[in-house]
Amino acid sequence: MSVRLASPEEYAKLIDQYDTWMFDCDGVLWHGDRLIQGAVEVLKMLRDKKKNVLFVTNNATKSRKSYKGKFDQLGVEAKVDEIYGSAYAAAVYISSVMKLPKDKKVYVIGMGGLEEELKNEGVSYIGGTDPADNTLEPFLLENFTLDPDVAAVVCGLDTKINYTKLSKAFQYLTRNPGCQFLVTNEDSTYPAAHGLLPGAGAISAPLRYALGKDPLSIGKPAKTMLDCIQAKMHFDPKRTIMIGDRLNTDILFGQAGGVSTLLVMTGITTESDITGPNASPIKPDYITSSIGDLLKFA
Ligand SMILES: O=C(O)[C@H](O)[C@H](O)COP(=O)(O)O
Ligand SMILES: [Mg+2]
Repeated sequence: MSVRLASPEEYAKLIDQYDTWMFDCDGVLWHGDRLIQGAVEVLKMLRDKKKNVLFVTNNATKSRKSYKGKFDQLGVEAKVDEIYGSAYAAAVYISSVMKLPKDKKVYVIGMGGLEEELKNEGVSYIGGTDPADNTLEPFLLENFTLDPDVAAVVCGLDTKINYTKLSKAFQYLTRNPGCQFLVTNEDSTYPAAHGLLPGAGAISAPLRYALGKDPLSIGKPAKTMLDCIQAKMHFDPKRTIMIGDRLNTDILFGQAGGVSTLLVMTGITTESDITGPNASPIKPDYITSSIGDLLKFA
């Protein structure tokens, strides 16, 4: 049963109980470029209490470095090696788990952040922000030349998705033997500044439907993200808490990693998702309205 936090004593006890605090970003710290009230103060409070603070986001549009730029711009203290995004996790997976041979490459549906992380990991790629792929011109199969070295397609949130990208990815996944279908994450929607928008899961959905098969998803709730974090730093799962706004990514991710979970109601999850006849079977350890509530401990 989830504990709905309310009293100062409950917040104080929660803060004392955990040394490592993993924060989801969209819907927890911010909506687009709009900070959620209390986010800066809570992170400062936790750092002043010598807590470890990490950021674990499924948003693959930015690299860890460009996320650091966003944090700086918003006045949120963050170091690059505290930031774990699904673009980074995907690049690490392709280079270190799949061990993509150096003479092979991936076809990218995604944005600059994903390309940057692939480059950082020494993974060759085509597609992505290539102007030839970012076109609304009709895709003419007779003019398309298959690159035999494409051994995987990786698909992330791409706000410039189009028929050419989907068609090229489909060719590689159906005509290059053994070509792997990877997605950075499968969030159906994401909470932008002015409301909900289709998420990465909605970008890869046409390919899943056309192929009749599911991809390997690397972001939350998959363990890959946690493996990336554990490869870089030690933390005690029993004294670690994951704060998220989405039950089927953030909370499941925490539960799979054996860490505690705190759901905030400032993003995707609504009251009917957690109570009543249609409530989700995914139950966070704790629930609070917003990250700012953590300041109530005093
Ligand atoms: O891909 C998406 O839909 C969004 O980028 C994703 O929902 C945001 O990720 P979060 O910071 O909430 O993990
Ligand atoms: Mg979120």
